[in-house]
Amino acid sequence: MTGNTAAPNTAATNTPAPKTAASSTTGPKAGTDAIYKGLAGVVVDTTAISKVVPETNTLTYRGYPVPELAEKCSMEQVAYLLWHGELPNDLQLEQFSQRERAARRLDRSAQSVLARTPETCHPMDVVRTMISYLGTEDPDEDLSTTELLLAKSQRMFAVLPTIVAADLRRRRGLEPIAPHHGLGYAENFLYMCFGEVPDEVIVRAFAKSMVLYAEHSFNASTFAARVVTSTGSDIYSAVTAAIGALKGPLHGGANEAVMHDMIEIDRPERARGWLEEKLTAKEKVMGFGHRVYKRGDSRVPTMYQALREVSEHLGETKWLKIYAELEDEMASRTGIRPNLDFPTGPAYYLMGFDIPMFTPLFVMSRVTGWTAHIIEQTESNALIRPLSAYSGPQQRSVPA
Ligand SMILES: CC(=O)SCCNC(=O)CCNC(=O)[C@H](O)C(C)(C)COP(=O)(O)OP(=O)(O)OC[C@H]1O[C@@H](n2cnc3c(N)ncnc32)[C@H](O)[C@@H]1OP(=O)(O)O
Ligand SMILES: O=C([O-])CC(=O)C(=O)O
Repeated sequence: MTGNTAAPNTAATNTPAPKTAASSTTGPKAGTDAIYKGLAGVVVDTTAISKVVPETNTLTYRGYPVPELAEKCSMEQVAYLLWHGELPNDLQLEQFSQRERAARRLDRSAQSVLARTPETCHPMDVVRTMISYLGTEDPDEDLSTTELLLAKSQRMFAVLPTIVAADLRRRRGLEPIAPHHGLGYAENFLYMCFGEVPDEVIVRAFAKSMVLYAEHSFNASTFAARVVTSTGSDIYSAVTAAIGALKGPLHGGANEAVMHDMIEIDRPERARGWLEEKLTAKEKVMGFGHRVYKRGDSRVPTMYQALREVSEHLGETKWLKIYAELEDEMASRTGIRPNLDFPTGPAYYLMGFDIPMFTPLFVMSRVTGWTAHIIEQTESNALIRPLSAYSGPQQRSVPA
């Protein structure tokens, strides 16, 4: 199935009643005048990569339940699964890991581009710029066989941690640390950030967050990547667009906003009053709500458990208490549940990351899902180009 049908797809479950175009004379042709603002409830295409079932609170990658993957698999295994459709056997994992480790280094020209990005800009602007720059270095930029797309995907996956860690360190006035080829993906990244591999509890919690963030069907950033891919553009352009979409606070940027809010609240006993003020002012509470899940995000229990383990390990339970107060009060006042960004915000903070680095951590993981979708879109492409209902002035003449 492709997304180029004239009328909205009616295969969607829970499809909301469409709005209709304001004027039948200026609006679109009969049969095309339904408006699904924000594409809410619209099924645009099929995907074999992941399945979100809000009714049962289930999320699977290629058929595997994500909480199980987060418990039992490394990020390398999950990346392989998303790209190849199957978990790797021992030999495949060994070969995949070797290629990942070999591609971690940032070459000198890329290092100098990174160094020239202003430290005053948001770190998401740095990763966006760096992915765009990597495209300029790739002689096969415009070639899109599945084999080449997989190689480019793996390159971005391998090098993004090096970029994010170098950016984190320079903002702290520290020299970058070169990748450690003896360490796996999660350990190596934490080592490049902090100069040592932290305790096992921290490594496990971080690795789980990477698995949980990796993929989530047609979310806004993945859809942005698919739109760019659908025009026949290159993978770096598509990932650059996806990074731009993820930056927004209604999407990936929420994990940073959550931590800013928790710091503002500061004490658990202030949380309920703070929330009341937000709701009275009709402001969105960051880290709550979801376009698809209406009864809670399937990934939250796993990430909450990781947050809990990190909090108890470090003996710092203040954020956990603020979390509980907000979750409880929000549920009783609105029925709206936390999304994945709610537990990851304080978890990343406790792990020692600076708040503006939180969404780049999301990029490091989601690049696997984005590129799996870019490959899927390329293999079964249809230009993504919806219709609009015109609502401007009637046709008129330019004054003489
Ligand atoms: C990894 C991720 O990207 S997960 C999402 C991260 N984003 C956030 O946490 C930002 C905060 N949340 C939100 O803004 C929203 O819940 C979204 C954008 C994620 C989903 O929104 P939508 O599906 O478009 O639902 P919409 O925003 O229309 O909300 C429906 C109703 O619930 C309310 N609502 C939804 N989320 C929230 C929230 N976080 N705080 C307060 N009210 C909320 C809306 O105000 C709206 O109420 P109304 O019908 O009285 O106007
Ligand atoms: O699915 C969405 O709309 C947002 C989300 O949770 C994600 O991208 O992980």
